[in-house]
Amino acid sequence: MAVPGQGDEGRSALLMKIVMAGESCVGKTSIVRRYTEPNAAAAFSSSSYLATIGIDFKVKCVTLNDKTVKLQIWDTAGQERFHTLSTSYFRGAQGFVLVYDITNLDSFQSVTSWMKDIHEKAGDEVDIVLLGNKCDKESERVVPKHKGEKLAWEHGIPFFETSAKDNVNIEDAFSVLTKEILEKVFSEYTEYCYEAAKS
Ligand SMILES: Nc1nc2c(ncn2[C@@H]2O[C@H](COP(=O)(O)OP(=O)(O)OP(=O)(O)O)[C@@H](O)[C@H]2O)c(=O)[nH]1
Repeated sequence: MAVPGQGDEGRSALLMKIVMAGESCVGKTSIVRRYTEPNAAAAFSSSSYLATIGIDFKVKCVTLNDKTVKLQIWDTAGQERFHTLSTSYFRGAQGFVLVYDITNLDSFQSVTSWMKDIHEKAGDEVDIVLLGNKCDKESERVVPKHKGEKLAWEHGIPFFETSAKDNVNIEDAFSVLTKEILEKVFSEYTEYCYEAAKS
């Protein structure tokens, strides 16, 4: 990640690498599109599902605490045959959006395994937010909200139930994640300056 810039923030915007993780069909691509594309509402379709092949990324610039932050959001493929490729993009990421589908028990049960992959590839200090997506499909729910909350609590990470379809909590989830990353960057930077001043 770029060191927090002084002066011209336009040129020295912080770059954050965020990776989407989770089983196939949980809604990773839909969440990224909802967050990064202004016309995602028009583009959203529950009927047509196109699996991500390999990897894709989108860029979004946001302002956090008066700093310009450039988010590079990597959308991985959840299908098993792409697992090695997808997890190879975990390295060097500052944050992860780990998604399951509240109507799919397997996707929830695989969260712990995804968490393990993330920590193995990106380290223990990385920031993660857990999302239970498709909360608009209440009648098909098989994962109670309290189970998602408990799992997130056990791992010490924030949790949201989201709907890419109805635009529920998508903005908030990215906002919480990027603020946590930013706080970490600045505390490390302050520590670095302190150590440099001492020597
Ligand atoms: N009802 C509802 N459907 C959703 C929601 N999010 C995604 N979907 C649908 O779920 C299907 C899979 O969505 P994707 O975003 O392609 O899932 P993915 O996790 O990127 O899948 P892979 O590329 O295979 O890893 C599509 O038909 C979407 O329209 C949601 O919040 N609510």
